[in-house]
Amino acid sequence: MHLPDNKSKIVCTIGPASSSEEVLRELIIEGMNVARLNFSHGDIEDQRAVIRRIRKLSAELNRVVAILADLPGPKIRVGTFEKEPVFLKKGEKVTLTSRDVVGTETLIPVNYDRLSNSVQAGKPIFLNDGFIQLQCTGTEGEDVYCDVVVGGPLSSNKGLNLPGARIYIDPVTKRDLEIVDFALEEGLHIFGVSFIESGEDIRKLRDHAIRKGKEIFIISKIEREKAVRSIESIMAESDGIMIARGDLGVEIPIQDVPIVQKNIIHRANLLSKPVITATQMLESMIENIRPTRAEATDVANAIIDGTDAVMLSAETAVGRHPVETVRTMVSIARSTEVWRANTKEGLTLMKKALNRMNPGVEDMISMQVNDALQVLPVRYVVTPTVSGKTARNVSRFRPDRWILAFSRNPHTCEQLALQYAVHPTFVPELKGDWENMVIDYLKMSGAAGPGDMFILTQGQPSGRGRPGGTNLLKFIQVE
Ligand SMILES: Nc1ncnc2c1ncn2[C@@H]1O[C@H](COP(=O)(O)OP(=O)(O)OP(=O)(O)O)[C@@H](O)[C@H]1O
Ligand SMILES: CC(=O)C(=O)O
Ligand SMILES: [K+]
Ligand SMILES: [Mg+2]
Repeated sequence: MHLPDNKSKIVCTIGPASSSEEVLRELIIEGMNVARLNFSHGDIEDQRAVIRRIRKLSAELNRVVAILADLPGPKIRVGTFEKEPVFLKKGEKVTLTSRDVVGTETLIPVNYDRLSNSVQAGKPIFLNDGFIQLQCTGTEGEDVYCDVVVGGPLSSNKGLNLPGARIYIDPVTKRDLEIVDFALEEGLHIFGVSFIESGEDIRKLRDHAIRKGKEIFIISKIEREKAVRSIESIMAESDGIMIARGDLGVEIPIQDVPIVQKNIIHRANLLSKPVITATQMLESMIENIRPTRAEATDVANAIIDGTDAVMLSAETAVGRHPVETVRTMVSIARSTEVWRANTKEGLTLMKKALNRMNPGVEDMISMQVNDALQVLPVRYVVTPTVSGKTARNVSRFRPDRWILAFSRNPHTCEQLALQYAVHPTFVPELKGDWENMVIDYLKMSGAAGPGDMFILTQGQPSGRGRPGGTNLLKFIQVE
């Protein structure tokens, strides 16, 4: 059994810098728990090859690596340029157009055919994650006239944001559904859904999968102001959350991002749903071998906020040092977690918040597990699990001991790769009972020896043939 030194989970976006077998292998060895494939980029056959490579390596290295398929959604992007990058200069005029043209310094194609309906004269338009700012001065047919307010270099396919504007594209597009079908055929089931605005958007995607006979795990990407406002209904319908700070930081005032991040993480923790903090975490490592102090602190603070996972985007997709970046992230996580273990940061807060919201039996079990960890020399928490719920409930208190989640469902194992301090293990079949299986497994793998204590959570059937949920907690000493 391989137990890493860090309990925060690492998500890496896979792109040209990381899709080879050699780099993928190193990323997995260094601590990548989740590979994110951004279906906005790269062609589908390349993505298929990457999926198969990851599956092969994960079997070979005996590590659970989840694959997160990130759907493009209604993201508005610029088209392609004749020569790139083009440089937009402050004070100059440019035209954005939904006509199908090749881009130049003064005429920029955009992939959204109702662009001129969505813009408003006097309102800002942002390009390239907000680095370039234009101001709309008027429209004519499919063309939108703009002044450059903040200039900069622009290359093909970069994003365009119209904060607060009405966008006439459904958050789950026809193209998204085609990608979902492809991904399901490849055996994927974890999806990142971009630009969702309500719980209804999520149901649409889930229903689509159900019609194909599949159950999927939906991670809602919070990247619009409307999503921040409907966070409650979105969380209720989602299996997990991503704070997609790239688009979010353009769509809402940048100064609001830190507090939105804290609030969303706390709510997700209370609901025991995994939360990923994403974008620009170690951005300068795209070029440099070391991060800035601010970036190192950002990773640490996201972990202190209670995030389950931290994500790398361009750093691993197109950066110069993908493996070194993962190593850096792991070392920041480890050091932050040592501090957390010493201060019990988070535990008290979570207990207080849970007590305020009518805890049920499963909440009480998870709370008592964490209380026991404070006083007894317990080595592991062992949670046999069907859906992953028990492991997630224990995880939200951010314990300093590993939660060993044994499951006969390979999808559950993959989902738990996102969850703080949870180490999922797939058990194809169970001979005898969990207790003996776990003891044998821990002994055989060298993870525990005579005298070691672990906690086993169990679900005792309610006595009337109904499964009872987790309602027992047992202390076991290995003989
Ligand atoms: N499969 C890929 N092929 C080529 N480039 C990629 C790939 N995946 C990511 N990238 C590059 O890495 C950059 C950062 O990745 P990221 O996933 O954040 O994409 P994005 O387009 O900025 O935004 P979003 O995540 O909102 O779709 C992208 O701008 C793109 O240039
Ligand atoms: C990850 C992503 O989509 C964003 O940060 O915008
Ligand atoms: K995307
Ligand atoms: Mg985004």
